[in-house]
Amino acid sequence: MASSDTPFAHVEAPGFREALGYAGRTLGLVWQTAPRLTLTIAAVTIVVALVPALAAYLAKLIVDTVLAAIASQDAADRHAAMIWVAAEAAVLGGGMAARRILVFLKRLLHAELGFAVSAKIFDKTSRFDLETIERADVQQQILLARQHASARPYNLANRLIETGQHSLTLVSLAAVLWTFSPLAVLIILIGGLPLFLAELRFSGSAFRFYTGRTPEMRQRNYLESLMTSENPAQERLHSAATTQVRERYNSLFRFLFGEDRKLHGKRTAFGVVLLLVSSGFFLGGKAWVVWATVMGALTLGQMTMYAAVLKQGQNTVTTLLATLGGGYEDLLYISNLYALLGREEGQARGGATAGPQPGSGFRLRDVGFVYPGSKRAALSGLSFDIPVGQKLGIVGANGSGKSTLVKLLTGLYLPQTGTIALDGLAVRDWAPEALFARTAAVFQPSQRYSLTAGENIAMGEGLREMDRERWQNAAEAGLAAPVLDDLPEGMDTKLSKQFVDGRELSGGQWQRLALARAMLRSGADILILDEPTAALDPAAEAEFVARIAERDATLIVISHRLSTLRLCDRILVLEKGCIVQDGTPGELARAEGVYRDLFREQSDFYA
Ligand SMILES: Nc1ncnc2c1ncn2[C@@H]1O[C@H](COP(=O)(O)OP(=O)(O)OP(=O)(O)O)[C@@H](O)[C@H]1O
Repeated sequence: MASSDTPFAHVEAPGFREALGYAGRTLGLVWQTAPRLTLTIAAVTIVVALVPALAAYLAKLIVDTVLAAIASQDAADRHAAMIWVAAEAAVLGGGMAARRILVFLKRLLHAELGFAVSAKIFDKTSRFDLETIERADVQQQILLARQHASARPYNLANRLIETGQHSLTLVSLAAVLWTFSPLAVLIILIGGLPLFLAELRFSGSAFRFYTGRTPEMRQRNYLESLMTSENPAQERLHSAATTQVRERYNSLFRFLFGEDRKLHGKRTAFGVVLLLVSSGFFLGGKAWVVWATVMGALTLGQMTMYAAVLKQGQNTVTTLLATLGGGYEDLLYISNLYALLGREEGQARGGATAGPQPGSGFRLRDVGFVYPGSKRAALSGLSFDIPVGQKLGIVGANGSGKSTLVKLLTGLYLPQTGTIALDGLAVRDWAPEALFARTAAVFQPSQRYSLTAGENIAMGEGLREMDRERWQNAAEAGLAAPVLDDLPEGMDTKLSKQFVDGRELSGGQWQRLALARAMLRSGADILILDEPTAALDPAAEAEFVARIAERDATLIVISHRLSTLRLCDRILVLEKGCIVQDGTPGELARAEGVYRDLFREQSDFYA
């Protein structure tokens, strides 16, 4: 399986300054998120850091006083030895307690930081415009940032805290070892370097592996959900399809697993060899200390202390350098997070809440639109007006650009060429909220929220508004009242099988809720409906059409069913992104063209 070209191919290892910048920003984020917790962690860390050197020194005092007590047979020396034992027990016990408390505090910090980073990601993605968030590279960047949202910034912060802790331990141990020989300090420092270099080398390739394979991982995750979710129930009946999906999943899994194993195998082999090298340094140091004691240069107490300090020192240097090396990998992920947070949110929008010619409706001039990455224009050269109060129907074959056109009218996309103006002001100059307040829309496919039935309607305006009477009115207008009546807890019934006590609805019932959601926006004077009746039964369709016809709003409705469009006073026919017919339903039914063919096909069908 070939590795795909990914948007992360360009994620370069940050330079030293950049890395420091990210580390600083992450620490700043930690401080902002939980200042008191951070201070407490810092204080407990200092306590934990000083324990090893203190314990080694107390071990020396114990051995020295025990030897003195044996030599003097003095009760005071015997007591002194026991006091040092008690002191050592207190230090070790206190150290252990502090370490446990530190784990708990860090767990709290992890949760708080995860929440803060997720909030930043949600804030950012909610500001992306539709064109930006639909891009595959943006989706992948978001996925990666979300997957590592809580872990990486916390890991880095934790590594920085641990780096401080290990550095303090190392300085205190080095101060003790210095009294033996400065060369011994050098031995433990050099002994840890090989492992550090290995860590640095592999963290870069681990990042490239995990980010480089993201499309494959996404596909694997998708196939997993395909095999376990209830949605593709019909396809499940065909065992061949299930088997083939399974086979594809298996081969993806084996590929990803194989790559993962290769990477970690190499990492482990390098680690083992370099660990042996670093142990060699430590053993050399220990042999030197033992030799000095045998030669009478050190007391037994000093030998015990220096041996313990050497061991602790080697461990600390190894851990410290591994911590720093692993931090580099975290930084790579964090650079992706900050790249996402710094990404442009979309094209600039204005802040106007009204146009200079109120009541003039939509005016489109030479509008063209090409989807990012597409070679073909979805729309081109569209010029027409939609006067206020007009009931406009749009028809055309699949892929002719109908949905794209209504997304442009609502400002979800902005045209690349030409202009769309509402009330004499370009759509891009309107404040998005003001445009939203003017328009109520049902898009295709309509959204199915795994919330309660009432909340499915309320989502038309957001969940904050809890006006159940308005929800009920909207349900009546959108033909969803019978759906609510049939549910065991009415509006409060949870929808979707994701809930143990949730109910599933039929396609038509979901569509009625989507219509009710649009009807909730009674203040909107432009109603945009993309295939509003596709899933409705004929009686419901007729009732909906009659109700919509009564509404005093500009109506733009897309439908393949001409029966739905009978309320329209004007029809636009699109073909390959261009307008090929424009007229009243009567005119178009008489003129030769796409509309008349459609009209005949549909009336022949019912004849
Ligand atoms: N999000 C998208 N990204 C890229 N291309 C898209 C996207 N949505 C639609 N297209 C392409 O734009 C063209 C117009 O699609 P559009 O959805 O507007 O057609 P439509 O007339 O509404 O079709 P249908 O009747 O099937 O709903 C099609 O060629 C389609 O492949």
